[in-house]
Amino acid sequence: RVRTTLGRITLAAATALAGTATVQAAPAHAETALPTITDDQGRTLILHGLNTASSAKGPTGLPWISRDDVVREARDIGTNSVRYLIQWKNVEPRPGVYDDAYLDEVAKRVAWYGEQGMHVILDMHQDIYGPDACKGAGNGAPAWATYTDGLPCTPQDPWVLTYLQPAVLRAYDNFWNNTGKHPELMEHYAAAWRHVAQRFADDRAVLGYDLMNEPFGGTRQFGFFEGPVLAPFYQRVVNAVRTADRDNWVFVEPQALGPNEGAETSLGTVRDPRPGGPRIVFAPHFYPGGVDLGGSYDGAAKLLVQAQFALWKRNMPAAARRLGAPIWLGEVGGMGQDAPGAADFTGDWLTMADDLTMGWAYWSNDPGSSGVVDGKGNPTLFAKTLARPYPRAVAGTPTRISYSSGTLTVGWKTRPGISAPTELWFPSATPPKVTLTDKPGTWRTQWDATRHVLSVWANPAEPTHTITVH
Ligand SMILES: CN(C)c1ccc(C(=O)NC[C@H]2N[C@H](CO)[C@@H](O)[C@@H]2O)cc1
Repeated sequence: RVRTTLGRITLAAATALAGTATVQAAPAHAETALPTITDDQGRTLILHGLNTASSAKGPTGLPWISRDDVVREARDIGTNSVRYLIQWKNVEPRPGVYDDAYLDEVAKRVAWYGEQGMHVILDMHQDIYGPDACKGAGNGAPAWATYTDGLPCTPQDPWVLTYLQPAVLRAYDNFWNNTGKHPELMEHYAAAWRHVAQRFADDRAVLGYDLMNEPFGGTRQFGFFEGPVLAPFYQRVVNAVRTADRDNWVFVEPQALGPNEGAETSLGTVRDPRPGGPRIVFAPHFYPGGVDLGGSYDGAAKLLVQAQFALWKRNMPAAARRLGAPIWLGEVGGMGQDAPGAADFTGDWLTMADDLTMGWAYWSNDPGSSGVVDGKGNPTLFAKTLARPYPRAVAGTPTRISYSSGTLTVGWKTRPGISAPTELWFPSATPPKVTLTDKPGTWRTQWDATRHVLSVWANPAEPTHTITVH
């Protein structure tokens, strides 16, 4: 385990140095807040959700869940969003032929989240390119788009090392047209996203599209991939999506190798052609020190992971600022509930997200030791730790989110023109006690005991607000 962890970190550190990453002085604390993801009432959304689900990587491209599971999740964990995995192999089973029956099944499950008022981010998921790159080890791409050129491949343990198998490297090199032999594959991918966007553009439950999970550049990495290949690819996909859907948000990820552990990304700017301002979100993942590969958060491993916390907190907001985009943590977690330090690690990344006023999607919503229910349907450690009070929607620009010893503190700057309230979620049905810095008599609250939501209408004449709730 330590070997894996060290291997991962060494690999990440080595690649970080090999890429454009240079260790710069931590930037001065930024004066201006990052842009935020907003709802159709102009409020900032703080998205708390689950990745649903790894089980969608299989032949059906659909996750294990039922409608009741979504009702239970909304009630017990208070999530207001979901990173919902879909598969290119199911969207486009043959070149240019789309499976609308699959998208109907996706839409049915999207509706389960919409009934709970939850926001759905559709994630075109892939790992190790696709099932046909290395004997079923991967997921994502359809067989017809998988060109390994007959190179060998043996699935590896830990699974992440399979990325380095010759057949997998070649499949990616052909997709990115690094070989110059398959310019059509990225075009197909963009057209598939246009088709998905056409289907969900008017679905009120869908907030946006996560264009590719954990991109991998094949034999091109970091500065040779993210700037010259990945950003232009994202631009092509954004342009295609915008011909079908002008308003949903588009989520773009840096490459996984390196940034997942906090290394700098050189992802270039992606422009949004929509009128009315960009709706592009920078969506990195955080997997320090092999915690999702059986690693622990104690002893020497904890020191390594804490070093990667510091790197991530510096490098990812800086990248979002450079891109002029909001930031959202698309994957974090993956640690078994019995791993040493699992509760501390969960508390620390939740605090990091709050400190950055950033939303997140936990990996993952699959029954098991790193899920929110175990294999027997019992709530795990994560069901409890993730279900903590938070602001779901803020009627302005958040300046502070912190939760400690049962007290939630939220600060925000008034954003003119918002009449909808700031909404705070609590795990308990008991109405919380509230103090607000606004002048008494100029603000009001309402408690929804069914949804466990406190709505706060602050005084729009006051420029800033801080609420304390417990
Ligand atoms: C070498 N490369 C390209 C690489 C390394 C490590 C991961 C990874 O652990 N990812 C973390 C989690 N993300 C996926 C789903 O997106 C999960 O299966 C992983 O646990 C990915 C790629």
